[in-house]
Amino acid sequence: MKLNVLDVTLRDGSHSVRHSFTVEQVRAAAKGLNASGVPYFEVSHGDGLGGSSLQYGLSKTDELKLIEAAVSECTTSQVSVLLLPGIGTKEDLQSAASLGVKMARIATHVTEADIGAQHIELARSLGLKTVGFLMMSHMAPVEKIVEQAKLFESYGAEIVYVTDSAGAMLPKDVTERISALRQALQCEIGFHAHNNLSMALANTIAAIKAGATYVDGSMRALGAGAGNTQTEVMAAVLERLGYETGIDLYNLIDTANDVIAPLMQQPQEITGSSLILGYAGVYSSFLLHAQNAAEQFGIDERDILMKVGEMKAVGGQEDLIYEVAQNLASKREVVP
Ligand SMILES: C[C@H](O)CC(=O)C(=O)O
Ligand SMILES: [Mn+2]
Repeated sequence: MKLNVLDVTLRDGSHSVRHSFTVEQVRAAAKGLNASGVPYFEVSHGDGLGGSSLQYGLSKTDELKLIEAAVSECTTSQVSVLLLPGIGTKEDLQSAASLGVKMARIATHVTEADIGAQHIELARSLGLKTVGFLMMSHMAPVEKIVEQAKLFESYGAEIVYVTDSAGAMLPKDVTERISALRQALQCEIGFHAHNNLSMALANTIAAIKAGATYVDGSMRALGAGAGNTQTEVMAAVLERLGYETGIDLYNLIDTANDVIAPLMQQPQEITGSSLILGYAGVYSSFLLHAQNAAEQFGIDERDILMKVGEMKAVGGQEDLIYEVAQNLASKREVVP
């Protein structure tokens, strides 16, 4: 059976390197991904097109320059962009499409698919392969996910993703969600994992067994929180399981070793704090913000993440992290 691997190193990995990718780094990674036969890979700010801002982190290099460099290296791979309505605009999507991007993934919180309608319609009208990406999917019961995925499909999405943004799911959670979507939808289904509970590859396999045909990964697992399913490991395991990915494993390992490993700012490991992301169900890209806030207010970053998890904060509420840290600090001061 044929599976479509989508590498997110040059987008989700952007969180992990504080949005510091350069044209040279992107060009080298894109060249390697293309030579390895990875069918799709994503390039944009970690929070999608238009994400460069004080709220989400400023990009070192304009993402359109990164996208242009990536597209220029592709002979067979196709470049995807992520767009969160409210962060990225229709104009951002049009600019990316004019550079030769072939896929758009429109991402909303799992209960807010309706805010993606216009962007999905635009992506289709631009001739892009169009994906609806349901973030923080662990927060909604199966029926809600089915309802929201059907909305995406009705707007024209050709693939709907279950996205474990917090790395909080266990294989049974993935199986339940993907199986229900497989029964309810006509379109293809994808899965995007984070490794905060060390479940990323197991969850990805559960998703495939339940009917997902698109699966995400990142080289060296470079991504928000504890990172994603590691693309080169996934390629090897999928081949061993008898799936066809069309990926040249040695070429991909070389790209991970020679291009990605040298640019990593810290090892992509499950630290105490990234474990708490998964345990408390917190958006993975909150990790570096929590670290900044912890340092600023002298608070344990795990306490901030636990509180943010209790509050069921969702993507876009990064400023809440600083409020929580400030609150914890003020309480600590009054306790003798
Ligand atoms: C904007 C987020 O980083 C998208 C994503 O990769 C996720 O929710 O996971
Ligand atoms: Mn992610």
